[in-house]
Amino acid sequence: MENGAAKPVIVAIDGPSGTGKSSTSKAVAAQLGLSYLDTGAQYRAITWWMVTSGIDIEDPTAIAAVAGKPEIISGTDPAGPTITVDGTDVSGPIRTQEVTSKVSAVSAVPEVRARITELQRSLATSAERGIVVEGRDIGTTVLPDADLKIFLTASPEARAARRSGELKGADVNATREALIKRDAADSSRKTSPLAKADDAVEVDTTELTLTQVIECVVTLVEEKRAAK
Ligand SMILES: Nc1ncnc2c1ncn2[C@@H]1O[C@H](COP(=O)(O)OP(=O)(O)O)[C@@H](O)[C@H]1O
Ligand SMILES: Nc1ccn([C@@H]2O[C@H](COP(=O)(O)OP(=O)(O)O)[C@@H](O)[C@H]2O)c(=O)n1
Repeated sequence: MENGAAKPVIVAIDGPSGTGKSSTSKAVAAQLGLSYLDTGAQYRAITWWMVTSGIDIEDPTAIAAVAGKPEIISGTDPAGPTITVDGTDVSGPIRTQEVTSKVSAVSAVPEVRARITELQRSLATSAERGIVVEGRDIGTTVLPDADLKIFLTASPEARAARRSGELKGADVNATREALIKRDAADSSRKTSPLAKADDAVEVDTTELTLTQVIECVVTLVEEKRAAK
């Protein structure tokens, strides 16, 4: 059970799109009384701001010049995570197709990563009971000293089926191609690419139910906590 005096535990969950990072991280954090941070939402939020501010997404220098401007605030309660940009709730607008198709280009810009990484570290250190942070480079770059690192994978077919299920009727093949393209961009960028940390536990979720993945991660966190 929860112990208020327990040392905070830091959990990093990385992996490509549709592997179950958000659903797993939120549930694990809720079950264990930890905070939860969706770092993809932060990259989506800064991308939304760039798009609505008329910044040319094809121009990394233009993106870098304004990367420090928007104020991005993440609420880390797993029961109701929030995200605002300059005080505006952007939790809906950051999920549009337009933002999804542009986020890899914006998040590849080193100045954007430096800015967002700073926010992530600050939220992780201030989480009193600990935090589950999910993204692409959490175990490798953002929180290399995390107590537990998980790398989720799943076949492109399973990931596309999950995503198109969410997008209500979206074509599975088109979704699959878009996912593969985004993974390739995220994995090949120079700064902090999507990668499994050497000390991460890899969990292939293709044949697992979400409940099984959650149970697996909760068990791993509890083992780490017991050993602390
Ligand atoms: N193991 C699983 N089996 C079936 N569906 C899953 C599984 N894990 C996640 N999902 C579903 O797949 C979709 C994408 O999951 P999500 O957690 O958003 O992935 P990610 O954050 O890695 O992109 C969600 O609708 C979620 O409910
Ligand atoms: N730690 C992170 C998290 C996300 N991202 C970027 O943000 C995008 C959106 O992340 P996301 O987690 O919301 O994506 P989905 O898994 O929901 O499709 C990714 O495709 C990456 O380009 C990143 O660069 N580093």
